[in-house]
Amino acid sequence: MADLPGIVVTGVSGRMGRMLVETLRDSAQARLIGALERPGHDWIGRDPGEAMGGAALGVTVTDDALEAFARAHAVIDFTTPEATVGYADIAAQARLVHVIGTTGMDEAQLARIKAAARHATVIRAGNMSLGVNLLVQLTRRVAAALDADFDIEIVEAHHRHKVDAPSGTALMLGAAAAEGRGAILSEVADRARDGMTGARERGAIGFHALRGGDIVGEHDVIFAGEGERIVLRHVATDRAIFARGALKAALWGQGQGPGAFDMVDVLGLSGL
Ligand SMILES: NC(=O)C1=CN([C@@H]2O[C@H](COP(=O)(O)OP(=O)(O)OC[C@H]3O[C@@H](n4cnc5c(N)ncnc54)[C@H](OP(=O)(O)O)[C@@H]3O)[C@@H](O)[C@H]2O)C=CC1
Ligand SMILES: O=C(O)C1=N[C@H](C(=O)O)C[C@H](O)C1
Repeated sequence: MADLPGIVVTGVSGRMGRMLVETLRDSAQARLIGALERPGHDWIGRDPGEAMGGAALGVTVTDDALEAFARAHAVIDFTTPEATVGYADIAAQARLVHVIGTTGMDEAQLARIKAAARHATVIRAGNMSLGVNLLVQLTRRVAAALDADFDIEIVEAHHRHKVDAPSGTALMLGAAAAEGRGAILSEVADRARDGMTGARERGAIGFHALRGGDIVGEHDVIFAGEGERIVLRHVATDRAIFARGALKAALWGQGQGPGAFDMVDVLGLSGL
């Protein structure tokens, strides 16, 4: 057990943090050796297992990332953009594997992550599930096979607590669709329609975000043509798919060396 790779989970009290604690508790391939929360959080000083209402796991929640990372093989991070860029700097100092699931990062924050990947093994994806990463590959291929007579619209739905839109997954799907068409997403994305918008622009890729209840995550890529429509869909019903993917990435990253990777690398999907 002590030989298994030691993982630190950030944002441990969050929806994904808790899911990761459960996944690691049941894993025969890795062990939870540290848990982080923001300074002042009421879980600090507590065992995350007990804080979740279960058995103690022998770990104490802390806000000291330097100390926790120094003991770890990998950090799995589903928090906020601000927290993630701070962790990326520390993971780079510690030459760690940093698995990043956090979404909603701006260009400056992405540049900080890219810089950290000169020293850390950064594996970042807006969605860690096998199904979505496969859907991304399919989206690129379908977009490449069709011309702009087919309008591409991406519709996503998430729980009422989600703070960023479009979702990281929707942006991955949009980037793949644009790439399939030989376009650049930032030049063709249409992210907010309201009022007298005028007719749809040929070649645009539209984004639509629904928020409500406890929806885990649903994504449709719609190719709408004259007289026919193709819909590629992924429906997540359990956050465990993201936690399992993140753990797979943390294990895959061991021994890889520094660099910026994604789940296509981890899952070996690049040939599709
Ligand atoms: N890539 C993927 O496959 C997936 C990505 N996500 C993304 O992961 C992120 C988190 O999602 P989710 O778990 O639902 O969100 P939650 O809000 O439930 O969890 C985020 C956690 O991070 C904590 N946090 C905030 N700031 C810090 C900090 N400075 N240091 C440590 N912890 C901090 C929060 O604490 P507090 O609440 O007290 O502020 C909270 O516990 C989002 O960006 C989401 O889009 C989610 C699912 C899958
Ligand atoms: O916030 C979430 O919950 C999710 N976020 C990711 C995203 O932004 O796409 C992945 C998943 O859809 C759940």
